[in-house]
Formats: sequence, structure tokens, C-alpha cells
Amino acid sequence: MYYIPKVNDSTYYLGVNDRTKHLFENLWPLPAGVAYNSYLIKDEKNVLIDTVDICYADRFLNNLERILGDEPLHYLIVDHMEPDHSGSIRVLKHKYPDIQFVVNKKSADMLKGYFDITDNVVIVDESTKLNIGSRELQFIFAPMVHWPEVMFTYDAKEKVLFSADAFGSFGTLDGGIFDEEVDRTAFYNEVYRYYSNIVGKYGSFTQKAIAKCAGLEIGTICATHGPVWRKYAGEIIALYDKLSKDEWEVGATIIYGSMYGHTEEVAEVIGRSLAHHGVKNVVLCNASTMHPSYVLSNVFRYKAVVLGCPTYNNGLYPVVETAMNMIESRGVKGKLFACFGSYTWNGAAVKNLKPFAETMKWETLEENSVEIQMEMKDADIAAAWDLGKRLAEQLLKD
Ligand SMILES: Cc1cc2nc3c(=O)[nH]c(=O)nc-3n(C[C@H](O)[C@H](O)[C@H](O)COP(=O)(O)O)c2cc1C
Repeated sequence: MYYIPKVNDSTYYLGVNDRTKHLFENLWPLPAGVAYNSYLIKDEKNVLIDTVDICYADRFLNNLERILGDEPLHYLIVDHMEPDHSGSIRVLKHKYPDIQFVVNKKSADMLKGYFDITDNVVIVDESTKLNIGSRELQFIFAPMVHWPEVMFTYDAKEKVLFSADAFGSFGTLDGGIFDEEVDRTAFYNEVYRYYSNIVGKYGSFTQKAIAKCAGLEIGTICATHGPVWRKYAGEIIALYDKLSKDEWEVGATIIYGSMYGHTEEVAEVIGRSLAHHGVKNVVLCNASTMHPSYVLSNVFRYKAVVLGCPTYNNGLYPVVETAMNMIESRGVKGKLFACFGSYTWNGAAVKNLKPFAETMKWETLEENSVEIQMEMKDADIAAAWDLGKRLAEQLLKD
């Protein structure tokens, strides 16, 4: 069928776009939607790799039928059992009752648990070579990228890596499917947000998976979200490698809360000082209005994390505390930390922010905080400016 994109002579792109869902995992905003990607290899055996969210099963199965016609579908390879990829399995089995499910031991358990499927199950491991005619497919286990059962499928004949959620991003594929057809800058921003929120907690596992693939010749990466990477496959691998290695860009994420603007004023001075002293990437994140997924994305991207908070009922302002919890739960490593805060009668913000460096085992400056009482005075401006200067020096030193 001419309008269904072909990844190569034998492989079709069978993804769908979701422009309806507001929140991925009911948590992460989708201003540019999301694509659920599935792929079909046509050889002596017809092999589907992953399915799509159940909401799009109809569209997906119609396209599959447009390619297969009356031919059988022999295998479904399940690289990832998360429901945005496995959601159409039940209806797929209904339409192709003889299909065989290619899974590993962990996904076999999930196949049973989610769909009560125990028949026609082919269990593979990393030594399996699945012969489908003119080629053999092999499997690379990638546990915790981002569920325990995740595996990649590799087609050595066409040099294609089907990489499940790895190398994925938010954003629909609006006509363009391949990296050279889309606005890569926009996708890279969503790669950062996708990685930091969805995969980022498991950086060391991502590193292991990338290392396992080092010996493979990879021309094309078919992830389950985002564009198909081929012209810039090296770029997306390098970006995921950098992120999962905790290699941060020179820059600072200033996360602050502010009810009446006093704490925000300190954030502005620190931000201005950082830029004045040569740091190009400075992002001010108002934790009340910026969704935590964007805050985290910046945290993952830039080396310095500066937290600012007013004292609120003798403690931290809630949205700043939420941001700190999210950062802590992701186990973000290797940052440079500083903080600032404000109060009117008994300061508790800075006192509660300071231990975060130790909690996270982050590097920090010897004098790492600025605290103001009520309105910012000249001495406070000088202290905030100096904090920005010293942060810049530290950032630019490395
Ligand atoms: C609900 C509420 C609770 C507060 N609790 C405290 C407090 O426990 N101790 C204190 O010194 N100031 C407290 N403050 C005052 C603020 O910390 C202070 O005005 C701060 O500078 C506000 O910063 P902002 O202008 O950035 O919002 C409270 C203010 C509000 C509105």
C-alpha cells in the first residue's frame, strides 16, 4: 500500500499518532502528542514488532491488513509489554488466531497476566536466532529500559535495531516519519523530556543496553515513539549515551517558588549573573507554572541545579518540595548545587534546602546559599550576584 511508509524494502512503518491524550501515563503533558510505533517485516514469515495503544487498534489493524491482504501474520515480537505498545494484542490475536508470540521469560509472564495468553508462545533469549526466511532476527535484552522485560530486536540483514522505548521521544509524526523529514530540534527537546521523565531513572541500565549494541552495525533505529532514526542514528545514540552517562551540558536550571515575587527577584539576579559571567544556558523554572516534566528535563540537561524557595508555614513552599522529590526519585547524579530563599519572621526555607546537596551526593560551593528577609536589599543583590559568579566560575572550569 503506497501510503504506508517503508523503512526498507521489506519493513513497513505501522505506527499511529495520538493527538487526543493530554497526559502520557496520565502524568506527562503531551503538547505535541505522541506516536505509538509498530513495524512489520515481510519475509517468508510476516513478523510484527510491537502493537499500539488500544485506542488506535482499528486504524492499526486496517493498515496491517492493507499490507498483508490474505497473507497470514506469523509472529508478533513483543519487545515491550507496557500497554501503549501491547494494548492491541488481544484484538490482534482475535484477527490472527494462529499468530505466535515471540517473547522472553519475563514478557511471557506479562502476556499471561495481561491477556491470559499461554498458547503459541515462543520463548527467546539472547542466543536465539529467529529464522524468518531470508534473515535471522536476534534479541538483545534491555531490562529496565524502561520495564524489566524490555528487549531489542535486531535485523542484521537490513542493519535495523528495533529498540522499544530506547531512543524514543514524545511528539507525533506529522507526515514525516524519518529523522531527515522532521524538525530535529523540536524532537530533541522532546527526547530530553521523554528520557528524563520516562527512562532517566534507569541511566545505568540504558548504558548497559547501549554497550550491548556496540558490536552491532546499526543503520536504522526503529523506536516505539518518535521518528525513525537513520540519517542521524549516530546522533540519537550519542544523545542517549550522554544522558545516561550523566554527562551534563554547561548551564543552570534555577527552580524557584514565589508567591509575591521576592524570591523570584533573587532568581533573576542569580540568572543574570550566571549569563554575565559566561554561562549561556540558564533556565528559570517557576515551579508553580512550569510542569515538573519540563523542570526535570532541564535538570537532566544542565550541570547546575539552583533551588529557591520562600518560607511557608515554617517549611518549604510545596511546589519546590514536589520538584525536589521528583529529582530525588530519579536519582539524578553529578550536579552542582546552590540555593536561595526568603522569609519574613523565621527563615526555614534555606535551612531545609541546604541538605539537598548531601541527600543527592551533589557537588556544591563552599558558600552555597543566599537568604533574604522580606524585600531584597543591596547586600542581598550583591550576595546573589556573587553566588551566580562563583557558580559560573565552577561551571566553566570543568
Ligand atoms: C501562607 C504563608 C505562610 C508563610 N509562612 C512563613 C513562615 O513560616 N515563616 C516566615 O518567616 N515567613 C512566612 N511567610 C512569609 C514568606 O515566607 C515571605 O513573605 C517570603 O518572602 C515570600 O516570598 P515571595 O515574595 O517570593 O512569595 C509565609 C507567607 C505565607 C503567604
